[in-house]
Amino acid sequence: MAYSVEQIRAAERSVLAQVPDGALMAKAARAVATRALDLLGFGYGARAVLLVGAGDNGGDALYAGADLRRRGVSVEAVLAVPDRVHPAALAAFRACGGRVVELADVSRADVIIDGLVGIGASGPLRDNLVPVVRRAAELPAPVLAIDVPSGVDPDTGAVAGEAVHAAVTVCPGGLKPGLLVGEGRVRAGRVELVDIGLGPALADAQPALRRLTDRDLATMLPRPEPGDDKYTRGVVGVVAGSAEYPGAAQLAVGSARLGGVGAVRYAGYAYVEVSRAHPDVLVSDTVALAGRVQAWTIGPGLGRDDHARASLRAVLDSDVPVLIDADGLNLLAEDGALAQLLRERSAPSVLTPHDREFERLFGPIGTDRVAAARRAADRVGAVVLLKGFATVIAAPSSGPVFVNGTGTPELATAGSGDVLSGLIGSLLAAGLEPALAAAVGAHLHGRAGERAAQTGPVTAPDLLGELPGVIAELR
Ligand SMILES: NC(=O)C1=CN([C@@H]2O[C@H](COP(=O)(O)OP(=O)(O)OC[C@H]3O[C@@H](n4cnc5c(N)ncnc54)[C@H](OP(=O)(O)O)[C@@H]3O)[C@@H](O)[C@H]2O)[C@@H](O)CC1
Ligand SMILES: Nc1ncnc2c1ncn2[C@@H]1O[C@H](COP(=O)(O)OP(=O)(O)O)[C@@H](O)[C@H]1O
Ligand SMILES: [K+]
Repeated sequence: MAYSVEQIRAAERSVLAQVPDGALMAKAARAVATRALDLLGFGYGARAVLLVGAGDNGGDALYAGADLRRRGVSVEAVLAVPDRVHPAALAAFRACGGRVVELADVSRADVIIDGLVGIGASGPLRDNLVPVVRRAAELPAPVLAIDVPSGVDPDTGAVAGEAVHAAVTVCPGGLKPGLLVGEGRVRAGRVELVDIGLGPALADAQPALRRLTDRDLATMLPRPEPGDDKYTRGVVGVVAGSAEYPGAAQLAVGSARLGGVGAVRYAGYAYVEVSRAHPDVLVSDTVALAGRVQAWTIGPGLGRDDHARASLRAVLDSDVPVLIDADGLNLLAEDGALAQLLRERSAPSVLTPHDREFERLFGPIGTDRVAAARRAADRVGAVVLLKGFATVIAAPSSGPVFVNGTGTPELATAGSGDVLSGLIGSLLAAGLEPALAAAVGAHLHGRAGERAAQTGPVTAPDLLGELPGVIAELR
């Protein structure tokens, strides 16, 4: 779960009223010092450099520096705004033998602690901090960011200008959305949440972003019950592939078979190839002849000819959940009547665009990917899954927003999205609520990518090979 800066501030206020002055900061600073020691691997003889800003983020850094001093680390602090420094933290740091140095005098560091700005940041990093961030980037030492890497917008993950590139971000109190999504996800490195006692105060807040865990999936993944037959488990229909792209059909059908349904029906021109690859699949060439399903996946490799258009119309006309991907999305972008059909649907729809498909349908994404997905979901009344390094899933009408926490850049490979769309269609047919089906599908897809990447470069068929193992492990 990630909470907005506003929510964190409110929780902080309510807890601060009940604990002694400085208690939260002390907990945060101790966690930073401990994590810095882990990174160093040793205390005596090591050198830490603190980048200290004007607010409490800088205060955290100085208190952590004092803690490190007590554990034998040599610590230097660069005061980026010398006339505005947390006074008590600076005094504590100096009392432990910490030294204040000029930026130009920093020559060696084994770890750099970024306390320039935290959740008090607004807008791009100001000019006075830019040289500090640049110098830090020149040093070979790993950077430990406190709360957020300075320069990353804590609420959106946007980076407009210079920003710290952290190896680890230690985040006291609650995760901020900007660490999980967009450029912020890249800049944050490994994110570690530190409990400083804000939990009870956040318990009633609606998280700004949810991220599923492996444990969540254990209870959500469909599994056959003793009384089930293949139809009660759900049947998914897949409309994908074409004479030009039969492989997309094989991939989408391949993953649809694994998402918990009892059967897959395929409707399209690649039925010979699909039958050959997956003999258990019931095939036909048109949606009308396919038979009854509990959800459709349409789009991968479909093409945009009249047959594709008619298939999309038929599927949108149905009263079951529909997942639309790839050429299905391109058809929606170029055909107003189909887009109108989508908006008028009463059964749920899920769209799974990558950036270019998204922008063709909805215009520029900008730097706030969560806001962009939310707006799009509201505009068409569908769940929108915006793919990427941190895939975002937004439900319409202020429903939940998920961010996916699994995966690897190795997933940026042809056909990878086809596997995702078949899988989510299958989860829809097996009865998962639409936003959850999308989030669960993205989580599984990411784990399959991670497993495949362990043994070499990843191709889309590898994902099909890994999915049964991933699912078995999780449920
Ligand atoms: N939440 C919690 O429970 C706890 C929070 N804790 C810690 O407190 C941190 C929040 O501290 P905070 O409120 O003092 O703000 P902080 O991030 O230090 O920045 C303020 C300074 O930055 C400046 N500034 C603003 N924008 C800027 C920009 N773009 N570029 C450059 N500068 C910019 C701004 O200038 P001003 O606008 O005032 O002129 C002001 O001087 C939080 O992240 C966590 O580390 C923990 O100690 C324990 C409990
Ligand atoms: N840099 C990346 N890091 C992690 N995952 C990525 C990255 N780039 C793409 N992906 C994932 O790979 C998949 C690619 O899908 P898509 O672009 O539709 O591929 P294709 O059209 O070739 O099937 C998506 O699930 C996306 O989230
Ligand atoms: K910081």
